[in-house]
Amino acid sequence: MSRPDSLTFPPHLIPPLSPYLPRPDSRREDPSSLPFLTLTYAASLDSMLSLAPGVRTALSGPLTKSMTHHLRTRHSAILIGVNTALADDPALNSRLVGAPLSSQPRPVILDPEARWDFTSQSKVIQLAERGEGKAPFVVAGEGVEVSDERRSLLERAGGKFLALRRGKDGGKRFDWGDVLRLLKSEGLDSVMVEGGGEVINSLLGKEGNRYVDSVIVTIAPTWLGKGGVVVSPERSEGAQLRLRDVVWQGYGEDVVLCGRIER
Ligand SMILES: NC(=O)c1ccc[n+]([C@@H]2O[C@H](COP(=O)([O-])OP(=O)(O)OC[C@H]3O[C@@H](n4cnc5c(N)ncnc54)[C@H](O)[C@@H]3O)[C@@H](O)[C@H]2O)c1
Ligand SMILES: Nc1nc(=O)c(N)c(NC[C@H](O)[C@H](O)[C@H](O)COP(=O)(O)O)[nH]1
Repeated sequence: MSRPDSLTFPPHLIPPLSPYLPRPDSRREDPSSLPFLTLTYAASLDSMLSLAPGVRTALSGPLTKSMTHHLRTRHSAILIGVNTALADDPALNSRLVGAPLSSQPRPVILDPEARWDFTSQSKVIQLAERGEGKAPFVVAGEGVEVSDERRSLLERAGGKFLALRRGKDGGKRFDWGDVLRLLKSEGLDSVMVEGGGEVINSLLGKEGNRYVDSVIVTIAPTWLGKGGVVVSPERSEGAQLRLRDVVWQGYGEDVVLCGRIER
């Protein structure tokens, strides 16, 4: 029997997305390559991800929601920042009908200060225990203390804490190159970055955007208004950040924009 929230993605929508997605096994042979990185999120007409920090806000319609769940099966990892984990109690699996565990992405939470307060009741842990998704890898700052209890809760579900040196900005963020090398060393060859705002803006910034292989954005026909979490990266001197190889497609009332960063 299918689960109550199981989704289907119409097969005719797959070919137009494929040029923007990692090819299976394409990077596996080359140990020096970094994982393929797809940046994907849903935004309002005023480039907002949510009504306010810490508030989960549904933007995608049924078709773009099913697209996101298709994208999840096409990547080996799905990455979010800790504020999104705190705000959303996310599932981070694919709810496509019949998606086997082998096609589920590995959730990765960037959590430099180990702030994510997951419990055995957290959705992502419960799904992992039921075999409906993989347990998360939590990337915490090197030397940050994590209790044995939390560590073993995560490990029992099949996940783990990974320690990573923190970046130069007072230790609040990781460097994207370090994150991607760490994921590669864990056998993860492709990653979709879903958010939230800080993660997306830093990835689109000067240091981060060189690692982005493709961008897939859902735009929903609504304005969330001032005060929301906005996608608007720091400006790099002298250069506007732009997409090339751009394709727009109507998905019901939403639009999906695919492209690659112009270098
Ligand atoms: N519409 C969407 O597609 C979408 C997607 C994801 C999240 N959201 C929403 O976004 C909001 C959360 O966004 P946010 O901006 O508050 O936080 P966020 O989820 O981007 O988390 C930010 C935190 O991640 C950590 N981090 C580690 N390395 C980092 C790096 N290199 N760059 C940036 N952060 C790094 C830091 O601790 C930082 O404070 C929530 O309301 C959530 O519902 C919406
Ligand atoms: N595509 C998309 N459309 C939306 O309308 C919306 N709100 C998100 N939000 C993404 C989301 O905030 C995080 O990536 C999660 O936290 C994943 O959570 P789920 O696995 O869906 O529970 N994403």
